[in-house]
Amino acid sequence: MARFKKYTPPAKKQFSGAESHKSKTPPAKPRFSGTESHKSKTPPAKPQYSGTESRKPNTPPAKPKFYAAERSALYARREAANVLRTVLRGDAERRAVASIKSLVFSPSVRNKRGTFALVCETLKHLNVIKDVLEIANVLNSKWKKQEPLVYIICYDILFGKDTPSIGDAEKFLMRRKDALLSSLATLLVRKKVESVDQLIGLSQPNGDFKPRYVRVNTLKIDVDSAVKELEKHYTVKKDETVPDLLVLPPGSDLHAHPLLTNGRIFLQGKASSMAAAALQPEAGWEVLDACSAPGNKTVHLAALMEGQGKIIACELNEERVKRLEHTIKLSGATNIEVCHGDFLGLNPKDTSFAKVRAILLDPSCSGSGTITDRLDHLLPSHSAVKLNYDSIRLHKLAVFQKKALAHALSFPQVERVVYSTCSIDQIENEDVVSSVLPLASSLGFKLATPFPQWQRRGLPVFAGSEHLFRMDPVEDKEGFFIALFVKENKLDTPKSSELPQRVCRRRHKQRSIRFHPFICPKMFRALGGI
Ligand SMILES: C[S@@+](CC[C@H](N)C(=O)[O-])C[C@H]1O[C@@H](n2cnc3c(N)ncnc32)[C@H](O)[C@@H]1O
Repeated sequence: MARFKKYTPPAKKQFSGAESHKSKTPPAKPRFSGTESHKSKTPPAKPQYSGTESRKPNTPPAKPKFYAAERSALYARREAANVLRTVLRGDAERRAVASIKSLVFSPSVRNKRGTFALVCETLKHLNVIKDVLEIANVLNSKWKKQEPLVYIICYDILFGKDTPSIGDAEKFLMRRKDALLSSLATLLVRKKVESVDQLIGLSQPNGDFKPRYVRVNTLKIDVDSAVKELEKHYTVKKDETVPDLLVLPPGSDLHAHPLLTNGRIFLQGKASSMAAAALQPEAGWEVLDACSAPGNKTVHLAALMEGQGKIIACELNEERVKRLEHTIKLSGATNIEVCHGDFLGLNPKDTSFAKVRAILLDPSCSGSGTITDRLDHLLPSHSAVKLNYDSIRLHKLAVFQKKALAHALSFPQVERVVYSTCSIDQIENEDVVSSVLPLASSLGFKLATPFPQWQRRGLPVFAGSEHLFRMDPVEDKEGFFIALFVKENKLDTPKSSELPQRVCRRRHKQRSIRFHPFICPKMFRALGGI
């Protein structure tokens, strides 16, 4: 059994003013509270931690809070070191391990945000840290065996906001802080550079990181107001291709920005923002998002439809349904119906879908275009890294993708279908599209050209592949693929001829469909004999 449920929009007040996760933060004295996670929050006031430790005997009893924050930082460093150890070991053996993100999001890691930031920053500085350690020559054999932890602590000592003060490894390295700092100075001189950023640039020649893309949620704020707000702290440009997308400098840290925490903007990559834009749903349409969690494209569709009409967001995975619901809630969209089940199990002939005019199909894929997002480019062997998806897995994905695309095309009133993947593999892209072309043609569909000004088109493996849209992981810093099918009798409408000029990898484990207590009855019927 699977579950269908009507998404109930949240009470408005949840989005107003100081909201969402912020409201959970204890309002008073948040900076040193015992629950503090060391990296993700404002760093504690340095003077309390400074090497001289000049706390007077009559200092008020701040100790427990001080120790809680320090302990939290200590645990975060251990958690980060464990993740780093796994990643570096896999990388050294050229063995596919889970991505940094998936390691950090495993249940055993408590301080996920802090750990993720610490691992990424340490990896980014890793070559510099290694060089500094070599010049300083401070490690004895005991600490050489604990290199990942040493790297993490060195990052904190040399570049981090906090100065570690508890923990054996921390104390060992803090006693050698002067040697580490003077080795860093020596390294800058040797490499003839003035800043650590230049050093990092030298050690990562391809490390010109991706800009930070921000999609404005036009359901809550208009683009110009968002630009004005963000410009207070960042250099902001409007993207040339997607109108509601803004481009900020690489590494812009927005995680605590009020526009983000209250859902007025979403951190959404350029490629991901192009799928909904390619579909171009009109306000008032009914649209089906076939594989929707975590819902970035779903809420983008809602914004493009100006909150009007209806979106049915289908998702198979129960855990991911929760993320989808969270995204919807954050976006403020009130026209999205969540459908927990298998897209392939939906009956296209059911009256529930009689008015569906557009389908976005962004199915599970290998994610081979998202190497940069997986942060593999930070690994020492990044130039040699190839995502080693075995051909059996790719084949299985392609089988599902073909079925899902054929299914999408079979909804009777559908006139526009976008098929997108964050894969660069032909088997998941051009091959899937070409396999459904006879069916598409028999149903009156033609391939249309999303973003006609865009240079990179499909691989020339069948006639018509020039309509397909590709982004390249090197040139465009992420790999992505879009195919747009439009019903032939709709091709002349202004919408389709004036197409805009302008990340997932999950196995589908269950096929059964379960119903939620508050299933929408129409949806129940839609499942046909299930
Ligand atoms: C690439 S992700 C979608 C990302 C999403 N479009 C976004 O932009 O946020 C693919 C999703 O499809 C879901 N999925 C896989 N097989 C499915 C199926 N048969 N029916 C519905 N959803 C499915 C996966 O659980 C996963 O959440």
